[in-house]
Amino acid sequence: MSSKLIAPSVLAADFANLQRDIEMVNNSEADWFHIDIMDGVFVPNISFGMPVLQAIAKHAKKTIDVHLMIVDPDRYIKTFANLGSDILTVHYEACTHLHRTLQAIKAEGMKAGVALNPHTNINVLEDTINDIDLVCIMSVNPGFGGQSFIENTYDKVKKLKALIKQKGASTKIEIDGGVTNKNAKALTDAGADVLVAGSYVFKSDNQIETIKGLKAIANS
Ligand SMILES: O=C(CO)[C@H](O)[C@H](O)COP(=O)(O)O
Repeated sequence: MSSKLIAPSVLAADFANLQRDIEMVNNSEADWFHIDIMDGVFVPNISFGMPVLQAIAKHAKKTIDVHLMIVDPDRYIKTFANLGSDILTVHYEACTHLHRTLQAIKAEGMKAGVALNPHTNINVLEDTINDIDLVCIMSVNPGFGGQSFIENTYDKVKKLKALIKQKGASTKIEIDGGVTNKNAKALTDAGADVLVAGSYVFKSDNQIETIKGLKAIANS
């Protein structure tokens, strides 16, 4: 069984000390950087944009996993590839032609991800799952860090895992929102491969140890 991955969400970092926090992730057991881009339209918040991602990418030594919470993401696929994104995740709810969007992401040399809001059923991915490298199941409503984990996420993970198996796909399952040491094991037991953790990591007193502990629990 492949190792479960931890992706600290930079949304919860100290933006006045961003380089310090990026170096912390570089020096930790974390696997990916999770970067949330919000446009104030698809979600009721604006996070940060291209110049900040460019600054992060300059220092990041691990996979850069970009989560676009924006309308009409096709407009920016090339831009995010040029900025150094390794994985580009778009929202199912924000795409009119999801299959075309996935092809466009791959054509730029990135892995293609699809995020699902809490209200969106796994079934909507039945016809595209073999084209998707990563499904990001939102375990909070997107837009803000620090929210409470939605409990029916476990059922969604199991349902998605079954779909991936049934279709013979190699898609990874990522969970985003409210992840802590309390739910990590149940999530990976249900089939999650990647745990995004923002507040739990960056608001802790010893971030390196928190990441190490979360990774150990996820892989226990
Ligand atoms: O996508 C997000 C918000 O839309 C964040 O990545 C997510 O909320 C992680 O933050 P936290 O671990 O604090 O819940």
